[in-house]
Amino acid sequence: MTGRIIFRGLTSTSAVNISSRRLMASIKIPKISELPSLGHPLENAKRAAAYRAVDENLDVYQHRVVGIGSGSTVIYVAERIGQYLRDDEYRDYVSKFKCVATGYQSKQLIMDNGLTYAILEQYPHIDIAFDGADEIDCNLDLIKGGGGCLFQEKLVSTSAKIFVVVADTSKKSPRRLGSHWVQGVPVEVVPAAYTRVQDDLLNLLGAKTATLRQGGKVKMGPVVTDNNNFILDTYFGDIDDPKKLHDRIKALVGVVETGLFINNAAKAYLGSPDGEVLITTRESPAKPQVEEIEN
Ligand SMILES: O=C(CO)[C@H](O)[C@H](O)COP(=O)(O)O
Repeated sequence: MTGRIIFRGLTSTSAVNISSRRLMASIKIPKISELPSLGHPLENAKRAAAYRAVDENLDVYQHRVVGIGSGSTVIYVAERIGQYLRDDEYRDYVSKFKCVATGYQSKQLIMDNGLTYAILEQYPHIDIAFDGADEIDCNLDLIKGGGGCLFQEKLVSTSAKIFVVVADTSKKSPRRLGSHWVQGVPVEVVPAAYTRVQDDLLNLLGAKTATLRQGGKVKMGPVVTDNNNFILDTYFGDIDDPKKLHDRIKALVGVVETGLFINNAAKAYLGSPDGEVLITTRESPAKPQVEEIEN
């Protein structure tokens, strides 16, 4: 599937330039079908999803600002874009990309792959963003934030014209959202407000648990996000109406953002260990840049 780069908008002159570049190309992008196994089924699945998502959605010739998300699957997105950068055929285009990060991890991924790091303040209109997810339902609504980056992830994904999710098939929700990611919906809160929000989640919104995320062995005490906030992992069981729940949580004083990503993703690529990728596309990809307000 390598090279399924979209040629939309090419003039005949640029097509000629590209074909002469192709003749000179020395470092080619590895074909997905010829990739060696990574030695671990889950990693093969993540790589298959990420590489296909990049190959089929990144328009090297038209896109300029690219959002790079967080997590272990998106590592392969950055890696694939880095491969395009090293291919003589695409280098001139990809070297002009501005890559916006969703946190420190993705900033490092961008730099490690030789891509140009940019900030959203300078590039608020993102052409395409790629990110992972913790649970994906049949409407392409998501739970995200398992890696603690939900606020910046939402900032980037809702600033993108196209938001593509990459994951392995285990992330598919078996029923409703909340049935797979039983750690709970991550809620980013201002530290001074965390006990108040915890109380509201449990007593006003009916959460079964609302646990302050801890750093564990690697960091004593609560996890502090890239925005210096805390996270409450809030379990509701199966979620009947994710949009309504998101709105209600968001209305609590002290809440910065929730890990419910509603009406945001345009496509999801879910990889299997054998290299198969399940692709789901939202039927009406209309994605609000501003959250809808219910009357
Ligand atoms: O939301 C996220 C981080 O906050 C990640 O995208 C999500 O946790 C998926 O990660 P992975 O690809 O490692 O499964």
